[in-house]
Amino acid sequence: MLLGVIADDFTGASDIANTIAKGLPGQGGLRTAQFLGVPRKETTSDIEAGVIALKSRSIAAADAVAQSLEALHWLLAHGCRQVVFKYCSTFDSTPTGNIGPVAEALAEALDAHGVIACPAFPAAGRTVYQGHLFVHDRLLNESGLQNHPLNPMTDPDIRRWLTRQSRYPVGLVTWSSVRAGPAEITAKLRKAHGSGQRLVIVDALGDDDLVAIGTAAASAKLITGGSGVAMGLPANFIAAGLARGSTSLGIGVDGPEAILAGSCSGATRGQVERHQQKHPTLAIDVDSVMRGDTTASDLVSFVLGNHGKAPLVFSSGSPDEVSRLQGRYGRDAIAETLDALFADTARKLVSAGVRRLVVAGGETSGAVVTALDLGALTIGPEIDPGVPVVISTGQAPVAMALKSGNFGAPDFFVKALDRMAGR
Ligand SMILES: Nc1ncnc2c1ncn2[C@@H]1O[C@H](COP(=O)(O)OP(=O)(O)OP(=O)(O)O)[C@@H](O)[C@H]1O
Ligand SMILES: O=C(O)[C@@H](O)C(=O)CO
Repeated sequence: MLLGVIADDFTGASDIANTIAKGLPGQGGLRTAQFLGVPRKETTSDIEAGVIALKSRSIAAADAVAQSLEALHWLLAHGCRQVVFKYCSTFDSTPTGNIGPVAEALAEALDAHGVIACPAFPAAGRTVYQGHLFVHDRLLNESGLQNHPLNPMTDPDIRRWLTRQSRYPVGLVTWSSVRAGPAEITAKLRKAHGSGQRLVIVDALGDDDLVAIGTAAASAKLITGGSGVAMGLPANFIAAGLARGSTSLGIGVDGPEAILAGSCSGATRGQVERHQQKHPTLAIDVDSVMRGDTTASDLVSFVLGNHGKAPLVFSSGSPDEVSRLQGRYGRDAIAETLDALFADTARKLVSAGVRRLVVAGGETSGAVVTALDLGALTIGPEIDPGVPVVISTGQAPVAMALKSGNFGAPDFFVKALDRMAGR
């Protein structure tokens, strides 16, 4: 393995696995596998990039550090020369969150300095300018992310946000230096290191900026950011003669289907609304779930009774609905109960023969995929920016789309099921 990734959630892991497997147009990417947690079994040796999906985004910093270091040691033991710590392109974390602690712990373990921190993902509308994060034309804290159920993002100045989570001062490489090219970026990162800054926010407005940042990072031991930061990395390995550049597999997994949405983001709610117009949908009554009256068996009966019609089950609610429920039951109690409900539902569905599964939401995907225990996933074709089809190996492969809350076009759900079937 050449390149290793530690991703703090499962949708984020398939997002960056997609970027690495795709590489740059005309060049191809690296042969990539996504692992669900630190692999316990040996993996095949023809993998060039390994992406370890953790479910660490919203857990205590000390636990996230411990899990990330374990992942790091596994990647290093499997030959990785470079490691990426992947977090959300909207920098999802709280002021006491774990992006800073994990990045600093990895940097210390690798003796890395002047470490890039760049969440930009322009294809999904996330850009960073003067250390401020934008989602399309809005600052982060006005983009809807201020209402996130677990990590409300209330400050668009991510240097300030990261500083709250970090032990060392946080630096900034501004867009003018990024525009000046890889040599200037490297010089600025060195300068930041010289002034005692360990993590350095790097501005990026477009894919060409990310490719320049990737080129500048050719010999970096550690890079941190969203999936965009990996855009230019496969090309470094190809240029060094270590990889040849490969293209992702076509696939065709047909069979019963289900869509499970636990994300309350604006994009997911839009996709749910669109889907409701033509397909059977079941809105989960969260009060009833909390009372124990609605269970996974109810959801499973609905899905299996609507086989062939792209049935959708969702808990996605508006910000008002989410705050009402959180006020009544507590944020963590709801998240735990719903995650367990989706996990149990997915397990029962796959046992009943479901082979195509779309899951919306990072936490929700983490719960589902952990419950399914499918082993390593291969990366198939891209559905929409940041979301590939992923396929389990073995005799009865399951094709999945693990959709980040805010990703995907309004018709994502149907498109994802079609791509899985090779249509
Ligand atoms: N109606 C609801 N009220 C309160 N919380 C909810 C509701 N529906 C889902 N949740 C919880 O909100 C969280 C949504 O997080 P999740 O990561 O799945 O989606 P997301 O944040 O939109 O996606 P991403 O992390 O990919 O950006 C989950 O923990 C889920 O259990
Ligand atoms: O970077 C992103 O926005 C996504 O890959 C993600 O991490 C959402 O959970």
